[in-house]
Order: sequence, then structure tokens, then C-alpha cells
Amino acid sequence: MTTAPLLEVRRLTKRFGGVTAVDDCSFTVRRGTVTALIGPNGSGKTTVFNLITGYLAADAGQIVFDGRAVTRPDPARLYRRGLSRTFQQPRAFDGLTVLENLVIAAGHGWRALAGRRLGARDAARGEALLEEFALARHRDTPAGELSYGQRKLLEFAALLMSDPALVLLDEPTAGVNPTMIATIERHVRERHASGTAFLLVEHDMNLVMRLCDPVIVLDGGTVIAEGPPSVVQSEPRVLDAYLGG
Ligand SMILES: Nc1ncnc2c1ncn2[C@@H]1O[C@H](COP(=O)(O)OP(=O)(O)OP(=O)(O)O)[C@@H](O)[C@H]1O
Repeated sequence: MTTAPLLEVRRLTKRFGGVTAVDDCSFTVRRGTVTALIGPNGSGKTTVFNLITGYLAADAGQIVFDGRAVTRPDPARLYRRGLSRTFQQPRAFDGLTVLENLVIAAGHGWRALAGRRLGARDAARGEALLEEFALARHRDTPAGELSYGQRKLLEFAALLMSDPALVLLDEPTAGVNPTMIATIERHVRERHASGTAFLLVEHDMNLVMRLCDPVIVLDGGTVIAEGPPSVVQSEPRVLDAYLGG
């Protein structure tokens, strides 16, 4: 297996008017890791996610994914290349059933849906994901009728239709109950065990400390610490950033 990083963020900068949200920010995500991106409110985590996934254009810097520079970041193209993400507020097509959401996510769009021409392979993958995520009994339920936690699971399952190499999870456990947190953690661990890399923005430090290695800490849009959780959490700069020092 190649040792080149799966994702390289090189000297990214993004300004919103007078605010420099991301400031000369560099880090890497290695293959086979569950990497955390943490930092106090407003430190630039979501903006970094939006830059990596092509929802925002950077003012400066470069992103390299899987050995190739991402010259024109575009969410759909990156998805096809194996980079997928979730959102703080889970996104799904509310009027479509749970299975139809997976069909759409497979990348065949409305034509496959309208003509029910889902390939056998995608159909099998969709059914397997419904089982894996305990959504099988909601197969024909409109996504709009799911609970918030179930929507998070559906969003997670849907992005796995593309068989991604790297999954970016934006606050996966925000607003869900402890049982659902454990469920989401289990899915990350299982997918990680089968080779998927993760980059997580997460405010639940207990989860970060037990699930993620390395942990990258942002403050003021730039990386102030990086390393194993036990080391990062005792770094004075990190403590200062969180305590507003
Ligand atoms: N679209 C925007 N327009 C103007 N300013 C923005 C925009 N998006 C983010 N910012 C600013 O950029 C900075 C970084 O915001 P960002 O949301 O990336 O931080 P964050 O670390 O994800 O915060 P949180 O933990 O609260 O979600 C903040 O000062 C924020 O107010």
C-alpha cells in the first residue's frame, strides 16, 4: 500500500470580508485513520470542510486528494472520486423513500429512479446498507418521516453507496441521543476496519479521544496542535485555545 497521504491540505486560506476564517492551514489525512479536526467555536472547521469538498473556493492554497491535485473542487466530482461528506444538519430528499435516497446517492440520478433501472449491483448494495444501518423496515418510508437520528444514519448510509475512500463527518453526533451516538460510533469503527478513512469535526471530546487518532486542533483558522489524543489534550496551546487564553 502506498504511504502517500490520502488527503493533503496545503496552505489553505479563506477570507470572508475582513474575517480570515482559514489562515495558511496545512494538514494531512493518512490512509487508514480516523482523524479528528477539533477547535473552539469559530476556529474554521466547517470552512475547512467546505473548502475540501468544493462547497467554497479557497483564496489561496491547494488540496491534493489521493495523489492528484484538486484543481477545480466540485462536490459531485469529488464524490465520484471517493471523497464524501455529511452535513451538520443531515441532508436527504424528504419526498423520496429511504431506498430511493440510496438509489440517487449511487450516482444514477433521476433516470434510474424514474425507470426503476437500478443495476443489480447497486440494488444489492442498497439493500445491504439498509440492513447494516437498521433501516430495512423503513425501506419504503419517505425520508421526511424519519427521526433526526435516523436521518443521520440515512445520510451516512447514502454516502457509502459511492464506496468512498475518505468520509468527512461534520458533527456526526450533534443533537442525537447517547444510544444513537453509540450506533454512529459503531458504524465508523466498522467501516474504518474495512479500510475507509475518516475526518471528523466533532465537539464531543469523549468520543474524539476514544475514536480518533490523530487529532488536529485548529484555532484562528490554523493548525495549533496535531498528534495522538493523549498528547494533544495536555498541550498548553490547546488548553489556552479552549479556555480563551
Ligand atoms: N459565509 C460566511 N460569511 C462570513 N463569515 C463566515 C462565513 N462562514 C464562516 N464565517 C466566519 O469564519 C470563521 C470560522 O467559521 P467556521 O464556521 O468555519 O468555524 P467552526 O470552527 O466550524 O465553528 P463552530 O464550531 O461554531 O461550528 C468565523 O469567524 C465565522 O464567523
